[in-house]
Amino acid sequence: MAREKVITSGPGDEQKKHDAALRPKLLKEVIGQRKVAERLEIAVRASKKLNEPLGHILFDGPPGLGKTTFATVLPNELGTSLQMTSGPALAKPADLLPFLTNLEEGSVLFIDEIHRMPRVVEEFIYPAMEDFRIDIVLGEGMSARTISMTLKRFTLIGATTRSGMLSGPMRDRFKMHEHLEFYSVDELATIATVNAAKLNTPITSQASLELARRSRGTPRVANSRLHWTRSFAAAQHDGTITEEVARAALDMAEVDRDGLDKNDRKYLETLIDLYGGGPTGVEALAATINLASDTLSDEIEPYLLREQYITRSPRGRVAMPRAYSALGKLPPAPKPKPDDKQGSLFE
Ligand SMILES: Nc1ncnc2c1ncn2[C@@H]1O[C@H](COP(=O)(O)OP(=O)(O)OP(=O)(O)O)[C@@H](O)[C@H]1O
Repeated sequence: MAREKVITSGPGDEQKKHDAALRPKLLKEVIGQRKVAERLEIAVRASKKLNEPLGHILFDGPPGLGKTTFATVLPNELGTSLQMTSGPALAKPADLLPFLTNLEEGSVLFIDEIHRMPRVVEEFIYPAMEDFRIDIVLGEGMSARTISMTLKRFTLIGATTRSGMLSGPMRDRFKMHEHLEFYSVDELATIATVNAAKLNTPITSQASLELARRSRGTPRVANSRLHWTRSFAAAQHDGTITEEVARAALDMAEVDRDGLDKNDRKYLETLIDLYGGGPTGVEALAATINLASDTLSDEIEPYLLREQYITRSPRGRVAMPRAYSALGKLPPAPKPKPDDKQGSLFE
């Protein structure tokens, strides 16, 4: 049976449309990630002053934290154009050619999920990144010859949820590596307030905080909770999102008070009820929940790990006391240590 690979914060088509509408256009509109934004501001200023393209940048971090947002904001700041593609769409070097030949001086090429690019494409892109040149092989066998083509100077922006899967040579060719972290409740509340205004929806500050507390530290999740709450407020109330309306809407969506959703709870229930709290491997968990293991490790686990619902040991995932209390269960009593005298034969 094919395993489902959708979940918590992965964007569907509808969500992508909403994301694009709510996306900040300039660095000063980006909320949170201040250190990253400050470094990028300097890089942009330097690029303009030196009249050089921005150095290649790699963004990594869990989905929905703003990698695409930064990639779209930077060309706006530089006043240049942007082309977007993704690792899985680039099966062979020829798939990359149209993007490289369409480059303008100083423009940006964004490759999402860059860790999924096959090695042969990766190797093809190295000279483009280093010397703004590509080598194209024409013909086959004995008559094959290589021609070198010069490209416009450009900036490659890569985004990955798995920087560990990128090869060393690929990683080294990026001048800047920026890791995006989960957002604080206050930052997410600001995002909810700003985005509600963009959607012409009145929202109270308490309601923004409630949405923020229940958004798994992730702006994309905050946006989708906001959209649902907005629909709920319009259908069931007068359209204003108050704290009470936000609570009722999120309860109805089965998002609990800590922001965990159905899939988070299914994960924790499986780990605790079926695997005795672990340790257990991600593959076993994925097979039981019937989700792809990538979905678990890229989308569900980073937040559960950060919030200490689970921990990772060499033997697999282990449920922490917080996971038990989130499900209203008692954590198991600690096992007696081997040198514990209690019940010993020598007593
Ligand atoms: N720092 C931010 N400030 C304001 N809004 C943000 C910020 N980061 C993300 N968002 C909002 O969250 C949405 C999702 O972010 P984005 O698509 O950039 O995430 P991502 O990390 O690229 O995710 P993925 O890798 O899954 O594509 C954006 O459309 C935007 O509305």
